[in-house]
Amino acid sequence: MSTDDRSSATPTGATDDGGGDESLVDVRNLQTTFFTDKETIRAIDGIDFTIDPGETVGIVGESGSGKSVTARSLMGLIESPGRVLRGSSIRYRDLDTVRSFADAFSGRTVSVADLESRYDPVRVFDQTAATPAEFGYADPADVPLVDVVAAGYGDEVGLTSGDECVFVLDGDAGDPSSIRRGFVELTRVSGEAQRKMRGGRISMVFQDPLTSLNPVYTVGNQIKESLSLHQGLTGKEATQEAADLLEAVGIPDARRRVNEYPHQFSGGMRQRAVIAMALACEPDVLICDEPTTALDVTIQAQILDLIAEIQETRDVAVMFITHDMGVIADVSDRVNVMYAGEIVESADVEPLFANPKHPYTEGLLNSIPGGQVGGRLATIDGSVPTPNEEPTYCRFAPRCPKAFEECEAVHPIPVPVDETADDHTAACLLYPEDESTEAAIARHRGRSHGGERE
Ligand SMILES: Nc1ncnc2c1ncn2[C@@H]1O[C@H](COP(=O)(O)OP(=O)(O)OP(=O)(O)O)[C@@H](O)[C@H]1O
Ligand code: NI
Repeated sequence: MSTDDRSSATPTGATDDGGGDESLVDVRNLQTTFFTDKETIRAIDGIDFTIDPGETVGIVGESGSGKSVTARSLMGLIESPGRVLRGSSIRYRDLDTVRSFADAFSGRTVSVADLESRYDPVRVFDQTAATPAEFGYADPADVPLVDVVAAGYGDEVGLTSGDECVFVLDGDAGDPSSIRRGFVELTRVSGEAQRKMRGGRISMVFQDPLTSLNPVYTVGNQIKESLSLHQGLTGKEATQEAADLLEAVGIPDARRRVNEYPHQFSGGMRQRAVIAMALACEPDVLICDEPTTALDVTIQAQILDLIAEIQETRDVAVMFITHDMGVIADVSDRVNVMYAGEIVESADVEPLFANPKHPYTEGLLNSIPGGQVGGRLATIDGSVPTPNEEPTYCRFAPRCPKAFEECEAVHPIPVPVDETADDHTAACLLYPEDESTEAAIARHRGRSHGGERE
């Protein structure tokens, strides 16, 4: 424990948090790797995205593109031989959560301003595998200290101890009510802090409801367990709330059905019950990983409606994962298109569908059968390669109708599709499209997503 790092000194102004201040979740350079006997699979290879409060962020891509591993990384569910690598950061910015964590885990809370006097960027970048480029800077001295410590490199040079998971940017770490800016770093939560985040602030609905339901307990008892754990409700109060939740997710005759077992529910009703369980934690973020794939088409549409309704009435942010472009169009505010462990295009839903930029996105759109919701994605020729080596090229190039020579030699990074489009990025050498091909290629060549090396 790093109780020594807990200081009551007043910070001298907040360290720059690198923008995107209003996002609830801020994923930066996330790298999740599976070290199998056979190969090293870079399942998530340096992705960035954000989730704003109350919005629905879609993640779409073919099988094997890394959607579920992204969700599991956010939930802290990656198990050996997998690991979220150093250099990754997943920031959870809800201020109430930050304050309550600073209170509950004072020994794991650190004020970034207090580290400043001991921070020597040259030493960090000489003594660790970190590179300024992975943080988006050329000069080590420009990299914000908070980025370095949140990504875990502070531990390697003795700046932090490895226990800190709450970073205070503005306010007094020792006085939670004074905190005005900060975040919980999800790649560093463990133990009790992890249990409060996972299934608490962030909750997940899986493809198969039976993975979340225990066959030997009634549906009501499982919801009540969650209510007791996360809201401290017990007895009659909990029974009442469990029935109310089942009713809220559209289960008819909820007061009777709360006493039934999962096998007495139909597939669609089970998924509704799982959603009720997830809501029992009163989450700020609901992650849905293909929640309707196992259901028939009419039921699918009902569950999608339910998720949309929940999002509106309970002000929950949703991260929605599917391989189905039709569903993505229906549910998302913002869309991230994944391919072989990378986000290859990111935009608000309208521009993405009206004006797709990455050839992979175009391919996905062309293969929607009649644009109908629920239609399975017809495949683009070939399949997603296993990302088992460091990319020095475009992973989509072998399947890309627009590929040219340099695509085999330069790894594209997400860049604005044109000068005016900050919110629309594509990882493709064709962009920014208002630059000459040479200038665009130089931009991609010059930067890389670094991070921990095996
Ligand atoms: N436990 C594991 N061990 C080794 N490799 C894994 C493991 N889990 C996932 N992977 C690999 O990570 C990559 C991404 O898998 P992921 O399950 O995230 O894909 P997905 O986009 O969710 O696909 P689908 O649409 O089929 O669910 C794949 O190459 C997969 O083989
Ligand atoms: Ni998946």
